[in-house]
Amino acid sequence: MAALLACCAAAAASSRGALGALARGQPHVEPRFLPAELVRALRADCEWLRARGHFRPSGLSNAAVRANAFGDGDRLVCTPTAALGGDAAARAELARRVEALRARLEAELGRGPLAVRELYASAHPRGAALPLHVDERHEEAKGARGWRTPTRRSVSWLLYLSADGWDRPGGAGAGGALRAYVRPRARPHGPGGAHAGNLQVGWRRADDGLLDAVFLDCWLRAPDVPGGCASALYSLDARGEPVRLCAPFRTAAGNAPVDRLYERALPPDEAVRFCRVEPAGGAAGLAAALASGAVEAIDVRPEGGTLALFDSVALPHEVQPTRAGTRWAVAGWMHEAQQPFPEWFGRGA
Ligand SMILES: O=C(O)CCC(=O)C(=O)O
Ligand SMILES: [Fe+2]
Repeated sequence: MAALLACCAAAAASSRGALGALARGQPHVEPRFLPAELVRALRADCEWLRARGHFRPSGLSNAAVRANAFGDGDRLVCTPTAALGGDAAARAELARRVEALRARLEAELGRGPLAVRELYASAHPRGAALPLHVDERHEEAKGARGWRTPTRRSVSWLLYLSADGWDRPGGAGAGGALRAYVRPRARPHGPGGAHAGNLQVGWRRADDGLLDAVFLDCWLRAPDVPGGCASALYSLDARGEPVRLCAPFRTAAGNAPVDRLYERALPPDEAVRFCRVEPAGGAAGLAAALASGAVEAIDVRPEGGTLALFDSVALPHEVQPTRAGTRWAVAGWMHEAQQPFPEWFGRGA
């Protein structure tokens, strides 16, 4: 019981910390979130499932990011269900702890209701890696399918299940860091990856040099525009009031914001202040952003028991190749409701 109380106290502190980190587009990391015995039991359960062929090669499960490329060295994933057999007690204990995390995040972040969805286990054999991606995107950036789902990813969570001594000589393995690309000049205490249901698509450099989140509102009533609605980019002022950054514009045919759509919509003095959530220009663009200090890489070591949390919309990340051993993790997403269509939509002008 003492151990349980200590764990709960640590977790409560973690979600206060998570609030600050997530709101700045940064990961929150808590070592020893899971007790060692549970890490061992869950890892053994994963090994048992893998030995029975239940882990399959896979990329990311979110179709919104299917454009990412996955190679032969891809990780293996498995959704552990009761039907597969295995350690029901360890999974039930995990489920209790994830549910407690969900409830605390909901309370501390003021988001929600949040729901635990898409729980999966992953095995990264030597050489497996995951390329740069974000876990969730604005509905409008997903094409026609974007608005069809009732919920979206809100908070990404990972619990690492590696055996002892990861990254240490003679330890269970090495490499496989979760590398998060953060904006060190993001203004503290921002609202995170969504405001009033509108998802973040970028950042705006303010006069004081700090970055404010930029959101895309696709539901501006515009009776004179085909379809009856238009979009605009906005950020928030010091009082949290929306400040529109451009004139209303139409998103492209098929609803997919195409190359430079946001940049074109912004007047020139705003376009130069704007950058997208994912650094532009591929590997070279990312290298330049890192060199200039605009972007910073934070590595999370996948040590057994460590919890990593981040805003699913705001944080580009990747997984470095595993250099030795097998990197084990269990992960998933806290979902929140996708913003509803406005009541006037589809009723004519
Ligand atoms: O395994 C990890 O550390 C990250 C996995 C990930 O980014 C994902 O599943 O979207
Ligand atoms: Fe991810």
